[in-house]
Order: sequence, then C-alpha cells, then structure tokens
Amino acid sequence: MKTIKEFYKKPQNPIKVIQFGEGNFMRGFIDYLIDVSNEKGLFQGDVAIVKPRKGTLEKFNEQKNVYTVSLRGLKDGKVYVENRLVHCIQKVIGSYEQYDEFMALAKLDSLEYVVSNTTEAGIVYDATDVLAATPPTSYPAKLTKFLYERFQAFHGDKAKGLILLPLELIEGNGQKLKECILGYSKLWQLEEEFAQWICSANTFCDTLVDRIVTGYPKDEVDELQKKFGYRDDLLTAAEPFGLWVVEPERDLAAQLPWSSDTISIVLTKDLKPYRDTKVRILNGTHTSMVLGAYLAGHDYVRQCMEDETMYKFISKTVMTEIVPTVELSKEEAVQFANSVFERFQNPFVKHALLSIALNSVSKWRTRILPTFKDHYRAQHSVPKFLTFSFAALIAFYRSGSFINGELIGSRDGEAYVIQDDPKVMEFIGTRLDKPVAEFTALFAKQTEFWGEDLTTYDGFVDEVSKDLTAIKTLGMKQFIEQFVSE
Ligand SMILES: NC(=O)c1ccc[n+]([C@@H]2O[C@H](COP(=O)([O-])OP(=O)(O)OC[C@H]3O[C@@H](n4cnc5c(N)ncnc54)[C@H](O)[C@@H]3O)[C@@H](O)[C@H]2O)c1
Ligand SMILES: O=P(O)(O)OC[C@@H](O)[C@@H](O)[C@H](O)[C@H](O)CO
Repeated sequence: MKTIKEFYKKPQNPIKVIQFGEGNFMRGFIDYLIDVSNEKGLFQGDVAIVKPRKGTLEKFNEQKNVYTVSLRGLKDGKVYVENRLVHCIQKVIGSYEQYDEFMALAKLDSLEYVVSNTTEAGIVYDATDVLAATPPTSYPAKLTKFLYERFQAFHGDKAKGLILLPLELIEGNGQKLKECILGYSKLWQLEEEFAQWICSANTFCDTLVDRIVTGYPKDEVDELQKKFGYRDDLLTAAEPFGLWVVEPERDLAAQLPWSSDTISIVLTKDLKPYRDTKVRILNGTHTSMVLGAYLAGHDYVRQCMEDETMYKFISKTVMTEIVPTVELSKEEAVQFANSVFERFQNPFVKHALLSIALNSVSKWRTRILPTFKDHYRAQHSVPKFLTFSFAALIAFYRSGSFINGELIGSRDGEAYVIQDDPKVMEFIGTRLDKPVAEFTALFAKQTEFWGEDLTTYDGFVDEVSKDLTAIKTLGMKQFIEQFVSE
C-alpha cells in the first residue's frame, strides 16, 4: 500500500501561524480550517507546529506532515463524508529537541497568529520557570520567551505583534495566557517596554471551540486506508459539526481570514453565554455519564445513547439539572441539548468513554460543579443526578488497585488504566482501604481538587455515600436502572 507522503506538495505559502500542540484536536480543527481556507484562496499561509512537551515527532516526519482528516456524520439532515488531505503544515518542531529552530520562528516576518491547545493543564504560571532554560517548562513561559525573542529581533516594532488564539477549553483562555506572559515578564525582570509591547502590539482573544474529534480511528483504520489507497498514521476522525467563538480583547483590524463549510466562526464581544451553554450541556453531559456508563458495561458514547436506561439517565440529567441553569431561554437550551444528543448519536463517530474519562477530577470541577452550585442555590438541595456523577467518579477511581504510582481499575475483572493528575492518583491510591463514607468526606473536602470544600453542601456526602453503597451491592448497571426509574 502507498504511504501518504507520496501526496506531499512543496510548500507554496509563507508560515503565518505558529501552533503550540500537535494533538488530534488541532489537526482535526484548526489545521483543517486553515487548509480549506488556503484551497479557497482566502489565507495563503502555512503552519509551523511546535510540540510543547518532549517526545517523538516521528509520525509527522515519516509522512512529511501530510495527513487526512476524515469527517463523517449528519449535516443538515444528510450524511456528510469528507476525507481531506491536509497540506498546510510546513514544519513540525520539538521545542526541546529543536530549540534553536523553534526560536528562529520568532524572527519570521510573515508570522501573524499564535494558536494553541495544550489541554486544560497547559495554560499555567509556574514561578520556578527560568528565562535561561532552553526551553522553559510551561507553555506560557515558552511563549513569553518566544515573544521576547520577536520583540528584540524587530526592536519593539508594533507592526510585528501577533493575534493570539488559544483553543484550550478553559474560561478566559486568552486573558489567562496574557496574564501568565505578563507574570513571566515581571518575574524575569524583562524591560518594561516588552510588557507594553505585549499589551499594545498583540491581540489576545478568548475563544471557545466545539467539534468532537475522536482522533485515530483504530477500529476502522484498515477499512478506511483500503478505501483511501494509502497508509496514514496521523489519520484524524471527527464530526462535521464545528464552531469557533472568538472574543478579541479589542476590535481586530479585519475579520479572521479563515472559512470552511463545516466550521462556523462567530466573532463576539461576549463569549460567556456560548461557553457556559456548551461546556455545561455538552461537556457536562459527557462528564456526568461516562464513568457510570463505563462501569455499567458500555465503551462508546453512541452505545449509551442507544441503551434505553442510559438514555433516560442522560436526558433526565440534562433536562432537569443542567438546562435550567444555562443563560439561554428554556426553548433554546432544550434545542441545543437535543442537537448535542444528535451529535452523540452520530453513527460514524466512535467516541471512547475511557478517552473522555481522562482527568475526570478537573473536568468534574469545571464542567459540572458550576451547574451543581446553581442548582443547589435555586433548589436548596443537591441535584440527584449530578451528585450521582460524583459517586460514579469515586466508584470508577476506587475500583482497582494502586500499582507503582498507577491506578488500575477493574470492570468486572477487566483492567482499565485511570489517568489523572499525579496528586489525584496519590490521594485516591493511598486511601483505597478507607470506608466509603470516610473516603467520600475526605475527598469532597479537598479544596485543591474542587476549589472549595464540597462537604458544605447539605446532604452531599450522605447522598454520595448512599449511592456508593448501593452501587457496591447492586452493581453499576442495576443501580442505574433502579435510579432512573425512581
Ligand atoms: N478531542 C476533542 O473532541 C476536543 C474538542 C474540543 C476541545 N478539546 C480540547 O483539546 C484538548 C486536547 O485534546 P486532543 O484530543 O487533541 O488530545 P491529544 O492527546 O491528541 O493532544 C493533547 C495535546 O496537548 C499537549 N499537551 C498535553 N499536556 C500538556 C501540557 N501539560 N503542557 C503543554 N502541552 C500539553 C500535547 O502536546 C498535545 O499536543 C483537550 O484537553 C480538550 O479539552 C478536544
Ligand atoms: O477533550 P476532553 O478530554 O477535554 O473532553 C472530552 C469531551 O468532552 C470533549 O472532547 C468534547 O467532545 C468536545 O469538547 C466537543 O467540542
């Protein structure tokens, strides 16, 4: 079989975008969008990817940075299939392994945009980061050093500032990134003119992205590659739906230059309602269902939508506990929820519950806790389904054993790997023998995980412990059946 590198084309465009993060989401969203825009003659710019962490870039090198995005699903009620070869990635650089090449990008006259997705863990300020490191550890520290290099190379020319579009799924991502950069500028005692240049020559945007990108479709890859007639180790599967909401800190001189039929770009002065609705309804539904559903025997999102009991659980959670807390009118919120359900039912997308389960503690905090609190304030009681999702999280994390710093769960004897922040793993792993109620109270009290003490919500610990005891007796599947029919 041919390999995809045979489709490599010599770059025609200057590098206009530096991208931090080489993951599935970026490949299935922004690189796809830029590639389509280049084809339409709208952008004529290529991307240089910088890998923010150590590690291999072998797959990119082996296929000369060309790869396929496979979009499949329903669009406007009809089956939509698009298999696009993406050519817009000109370079892929390891920030550790090719530090000088990374820094050289700062001097590119053609550079206009910085995009990133370094997960929720990426945009952090770490006061131990030093300017002399090549590179510093955190993503914002790397970016500060990069921008400082650019500031120096162009002698503070305001025209050489960039538009920064972080895609991380955290609130106020653009402003948070800017705060970190200004923090490093101060910590490293860089000249005041640099901080001024950051603020006046660069435009930081808060953004919200929405597209389900499931990545490498390992179960169907043979069939797909046979159809394509070539091998592609970076094949990225996603749904055709795409939305990018952008709130720039000041008016952009022009609209963003990208456009595609499958990704809508919305420029707004207030991103919050979009963000709250999407994160609470879409991501909140994911996080509230996956851990229980996995223990009940399911592996993929679509299976849950096809299972009568799980579907009842999901729709009750969303319609009774999440929808009433979003800012939209009830009608709009229900409509949005139904469109999300349709996307979850996409027959072509296999979204693994275990991939969504990654880092569930921070996801519960950001994607469920705000809804939980709004509901508690309005009803003066804990929401039953969201409270259960906390019990499901504990059941999922405490089902197995702690071996050499790894938590290995067990679903009826079948092992699964639990992945979360090392502090979470250590906390849970060293308390597996604690009785349920004691563990629940201790865990709920960890302000480091939740940002507050969850035991202050009346009835929370009791409800969670009650659910956990029943889950132990009945098993997750039977418990959920009973729970939704109450
Ligand atoms: N996959 C989706 O459907 C989807 C949709 C919308 C948003 N997102 C967001 O995108 C993020 C990445 O998802 P993905 O599917 O691309 O995952 P992935 O595992 O394919 O990629 C993760 C990326 O993050 C980088 N990264 C990880 N930890 C980092 C750290 N501590 N510092 C700097 N960089 C780090 C990696 O280098 C890699 O580029 C998720 O956190 C998610 O919130 C994903
Ligand atoms: O990508 P994660 O792991 O942060 O979250 C899992 C899913 O909730 C997420 O990927 C959604 O599918 C996505 O946010 C849809 O836009």
